[in-house]
Amino acid sequence: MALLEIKNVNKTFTNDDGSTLVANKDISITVNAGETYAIVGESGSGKSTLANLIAMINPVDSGEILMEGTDITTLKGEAKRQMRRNIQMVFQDPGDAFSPRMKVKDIICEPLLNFKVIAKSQAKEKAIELLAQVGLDADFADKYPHSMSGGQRQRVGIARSLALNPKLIILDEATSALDVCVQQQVIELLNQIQAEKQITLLFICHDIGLVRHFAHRVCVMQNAQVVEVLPAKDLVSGQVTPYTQSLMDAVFSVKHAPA
Ligand SMILES: Nc1ncnc2c1ncn2[C@@H]1O[C@H](COP(=O)(O)OP(=O)(O)OP(=O)(O)O)[C@@H](O)[C@H]1O
Repeated sequence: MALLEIKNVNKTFTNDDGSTLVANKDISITVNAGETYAIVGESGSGKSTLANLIAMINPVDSGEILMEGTDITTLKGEAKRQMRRNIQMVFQDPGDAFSPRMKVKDIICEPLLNFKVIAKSQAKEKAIELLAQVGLDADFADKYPHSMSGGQRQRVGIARSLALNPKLIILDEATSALDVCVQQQVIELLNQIQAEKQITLLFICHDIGLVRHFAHRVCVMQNAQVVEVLPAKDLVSGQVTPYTQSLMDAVFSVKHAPA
């Protein structure tokens, strides 16, 4: 069943000099409930622009974004605020996204407090419960983000995104800043969370080699447009479009580069 239907979405930016740049051109994709859906493509292909439209951070120029049938592009006021509960985002470097003066328990519980789901007095207990879901022990609740590793901070970002029990989590290059081992651990965690909670994951990533191992389907973008959508298992050398093949070859050439 479709959770998210994106229909003919367009987004153009106007630069300071008045010139325009088409970042998303006539994008139409469908993401199923409970699916891990990856969006890949070279830098500048429009992935983050699309993520920000879905997360209601930026408005579309035209087109529809249906979340369980509701067009979120037309929502306003309280209806828009309530829809935000269902769509959470995890960014590349949570160190930048978190306030350095907030303790982990406050960072994780901020969405719950904003929506008045819990009282301030319940924050620590709830934070500890969410920390456990991402494999961090209770001691982390009173730490500050700067005293944690990148992988630990990203787990805190994921815990925060889980707090409101969203239907969709958008991860924009969420593992790109992590080293390969930590990246693998975070992806295993995401797989586990998804299996347990049936959350839909939209995984924005430039690394096609990474997503082919854990996404169900992959949407390939180039120059603001969708080139193809295919099951990750069909990312087989020689059986994809030339552009997708070039993304796959770029991964392989780096892996086999001489020391
Ligand atoms: N606020 C903005 N104003 C003007 N141009 C923008 C803005 N945001 C993005 N762009 C441009 O839109 C195009 C698509 O950018 P976007 O960030 O969506 O690409 P991306 O595929 O996510 O790239 P990357 O993998 O490098 O993050 C780029 O040419 C970018 O410079």
